[in-house]
Amino acid sequence: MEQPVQTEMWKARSLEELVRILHRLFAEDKVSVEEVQALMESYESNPEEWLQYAKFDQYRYTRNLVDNGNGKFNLMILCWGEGHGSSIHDHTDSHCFMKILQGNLKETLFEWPEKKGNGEMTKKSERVLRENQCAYINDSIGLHRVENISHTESAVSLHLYSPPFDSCNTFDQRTGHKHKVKMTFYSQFGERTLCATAVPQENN
Ligand SMILES: N[C@@H](CS(=O)O)C(=O)O
Ligand SMILES: [Fe+2]
Repeated sequence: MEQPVQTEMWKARSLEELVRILHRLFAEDKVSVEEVQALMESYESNPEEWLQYAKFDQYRYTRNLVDNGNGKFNLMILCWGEGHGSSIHDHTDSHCFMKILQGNLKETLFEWPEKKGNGEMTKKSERVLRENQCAYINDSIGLHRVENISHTESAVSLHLYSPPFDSCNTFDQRTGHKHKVKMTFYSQFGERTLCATAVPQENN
């Protein structure tokens, strides 16, 4: 008979404490997806703690780096204005945790297109994620699109990616064609990222 696995239950009482516990968990050889998800869910969003990272743009969602997890993970805050959404994208073979800090986000899951990608992509499911909920996705689960469908409220989410990555593929819903994009930070540790070059900044 297998022994029941005893998973420790953590409760993060602040964003600072959440970051501290995440560092501890990711310092181990093995990290449990369920444990990280439960830990992130246990944090009750307190805007006072994350407002310094929440920088919005008028035209598209922003990615704001909070912590680089000692090279093991990236923790970031994404700010979604009314009607802002991502394209359909993958997660570059990383684990992706997404917790809602404010508002609601709609997540639509898609199947990977056939090799050539030549037709409408298949929608698998959709759901609305609500405040304090934490979702999880990786490439074996599929692709997703995330949207703030509200016309009156902005949304803020906390994302953890492990290992960290800075590019992913986006997909055209009608053809399944993919396109590699580089991802950038709008701010890092609360400071607006200055972009020295005239290279246009892309989100996925
Ligand atoms: N994975 C996306 C956000 S989301 O749509 O899950 C990003 O990191 O920009
Ligand atoms: Fe994503």
